[in-house]
Amino acid sequence: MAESHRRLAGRVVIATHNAGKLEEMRGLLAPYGVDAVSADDLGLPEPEETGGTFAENARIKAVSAANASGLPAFADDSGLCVEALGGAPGLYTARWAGPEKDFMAAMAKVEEGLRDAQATIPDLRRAYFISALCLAWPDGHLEDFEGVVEGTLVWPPRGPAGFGYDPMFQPDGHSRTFGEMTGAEKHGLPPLGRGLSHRARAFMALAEACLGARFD
Ligand SMILES: O=c1nc[nH]c2c1ncn2[C@H]1C[C@H](O)[C@@H](COP(=O)(O)OP(=O)(O)OP(=O)(O)O)O1
Ligand SMILES: [Mg+2]
Repeated sequence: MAESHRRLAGRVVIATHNAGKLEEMRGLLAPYGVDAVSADDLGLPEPEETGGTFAENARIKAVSAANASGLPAFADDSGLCVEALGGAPGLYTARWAGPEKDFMAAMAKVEEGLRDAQATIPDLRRAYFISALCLAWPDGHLEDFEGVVEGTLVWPPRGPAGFGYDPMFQPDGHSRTFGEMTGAEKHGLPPLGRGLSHRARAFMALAEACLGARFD
């Protein structure tokens, strides 16, 4: 049997350089009384994401931050996977926005791809977000979690909230995009819901394993 889950307490590094993601991860951790510091607060470098999977990239980021800080570190690697685009942008979701991090341009690129695919694909606008979370300790202990949310891509994008591709993504069962939801609605944690966003769903598994949470 695998080593049992390890309880997270005290200080933890949120190993991201994305402000939108950082805010979400701070919010998710807030109820658990851990002292969360960001990679930017500690001046940690941004490692190259050379992994071939979301889980590998999450590990690279978490292990890099744990080793550099001597603290447990929590990283997310995530992306938007579009069925009609053969799973793209997928692992390259951040890179589609370019060095300028122009997500309006990145969303337009997705939409153009859908227009090109139109004739052949029945479920043209289906997509999902995936989040791989890794919690890494300086002694090498690792915990991995994953969450997915399925939905539909809308055009034009709607809503000022969130970050990245949020204004284009309408989760199944909802009439608003993530860009039209508050942070709490996008998380959809109990008692509001059963977990909605990919990141919230992955985090719920982490919270049950490592933070003593119970979601029944
Ligand atoms: O909930 C989300 N709502 C909208 N867009 C999202 C979401 N979750 C991931 N995404 C997009 C943003 C980024 O372009 C890419 C993840 O790339 P990813 O490398 O994991 O993050 P990142 O480079 O922005 O920050 P960092 O690596 O420092 O954590 O997927
Ligand atoms: Mg990244």
